[in-house]
Amino acid sequence: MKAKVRILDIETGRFLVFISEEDAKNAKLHPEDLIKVETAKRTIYGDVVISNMVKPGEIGVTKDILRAYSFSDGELVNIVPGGTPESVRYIKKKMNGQKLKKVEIEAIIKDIVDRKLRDVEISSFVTSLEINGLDMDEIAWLTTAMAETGDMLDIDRKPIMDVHSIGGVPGNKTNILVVPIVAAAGLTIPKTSSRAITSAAGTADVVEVLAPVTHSLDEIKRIVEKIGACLVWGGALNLAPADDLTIKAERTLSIDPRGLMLASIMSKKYAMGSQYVLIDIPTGEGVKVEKIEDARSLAKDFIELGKRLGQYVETAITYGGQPIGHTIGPALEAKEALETIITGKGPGSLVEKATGLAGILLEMGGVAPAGMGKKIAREILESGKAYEKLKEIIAEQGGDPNVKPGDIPIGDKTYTFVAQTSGYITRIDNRAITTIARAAGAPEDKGSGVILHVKVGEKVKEGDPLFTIHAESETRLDQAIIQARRMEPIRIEGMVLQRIGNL
Ligand SMILES: O=P(O)(O)OC[C@H]1O[C@H](OP(=O)(O)O)[C@H](O)[C@@H]1O
Ligand SMILES: Nc1ccnc(=O)[nH]1
Repeated sequence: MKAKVRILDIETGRFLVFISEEDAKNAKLHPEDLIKVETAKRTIYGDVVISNMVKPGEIGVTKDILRAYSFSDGELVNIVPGGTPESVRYIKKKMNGQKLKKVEIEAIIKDIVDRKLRDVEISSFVTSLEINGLDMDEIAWLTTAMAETGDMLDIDRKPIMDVHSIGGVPGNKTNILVVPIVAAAGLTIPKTSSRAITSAAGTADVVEVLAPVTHSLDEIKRIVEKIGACLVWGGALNLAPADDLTIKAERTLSIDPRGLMLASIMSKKYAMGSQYVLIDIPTGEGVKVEKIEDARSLAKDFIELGKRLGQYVETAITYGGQPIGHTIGPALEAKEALETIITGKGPGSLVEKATGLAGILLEMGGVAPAGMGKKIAREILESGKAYEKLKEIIAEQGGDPNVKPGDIPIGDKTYTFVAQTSGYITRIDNRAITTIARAAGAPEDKGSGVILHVKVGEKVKEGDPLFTIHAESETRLDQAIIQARRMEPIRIEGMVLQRIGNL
């Protein structure tokens, strides 16, 4: 059926095609059906929305579609029902616990990228991976399929280093320090990050407080070849484009299936042309990989996957038993990271982890002797060279290189929880802290989150402040307080843990 395109000032994060009731009836199209829109130059798929916002003979396309395909208003197109993609059958194979073939995985990823699979089918695919998993063959096929359906970057500065955390630990602002330290040592490190998946702030969300993170591949190539580094959002690029769509499903479900996580991370590293990759695997109570033996197994899989992709991978299993540093939430974390890189001093967990990871990368890149990397990394941090490099990154990405921690706006609606008893801090519940920070509005409300006034092992007296919730609205603050009261994220215990007698 022929139709004229009408551009709609609507943005939904999905590819929606609006069609009138009359045309829908004639074309036997129903809400949420897949529709194919064909022109001489391109074919796009979208989800049907039936609405008399458009007249018979017209289709309405949203701004999401326009960003990917430059339709012009009034352009004549041909529309046909999109039917059900073959890849839905492959998703059901995985739901049934069967191993997928390479071509079947490639079909699923291509249909995700072509928007032939809708949110419900993508969520089903992600859920099936959470339940039934992937073996190493499937993970490798998934990784290359995700990378090869997008663009690849060729940076003319070798060797190319990279670092990536599997995430899961609140306050993990570490790589905002690692990248400038490594680049200040003269190595090349084009860092891409995702936005929050299970946390209250992904690295891209935090960096965005300091500088734009949405850049084209050409722009990234220019920046990295000029200053040796970047800190950008992977989802803004056409790098492994299926990744951001599956991450959307993961974020909604707050899950990160093991096989998909391996492919999500390594597909982006592969697309960036990274040759030496360090993977941070936080382990401990309340993170994605709670047991050390599972962390070691995941480490081996990252190394094996790297070998299959021609990349040299090392892994660092890091402490994830409580949040990193004292802040959780984009602006609060940006503030803490900036304070630490300016002064060269900061929370032990943040400085130790950042210099430890950076030290490994310096040794991997051949600019530090074995065993000396962490010491050299700390010298780079304390000397101010890391800060100078971060300022270059911020400036090249379009931010204000002279931004100071005090310039960063944080939520002014606050509530502080205090100790109800004296004793020692024996536990800070990672998942509870993340839930509270997200209830307060993070990561979407950049100024929202949590400031921890205590860490595990510290002694407190009754009435001492434990943590402060920041929010940008009273409503969000109230929701966060309710969650905090329900979850009690911080446990205080005396040395007498339990008295047992007269059993
Ligand atoms: O903690 P959650 O949200 O599950 O994982 C997502 C975070 O983990 C990775 O961190 P980095 O970019 O290596 O610093 C991602 O890029 C993202 O920032
Ligand atoms: N699943 C993922 C976890 C962390 N980082 C990513 O890019 N993807």
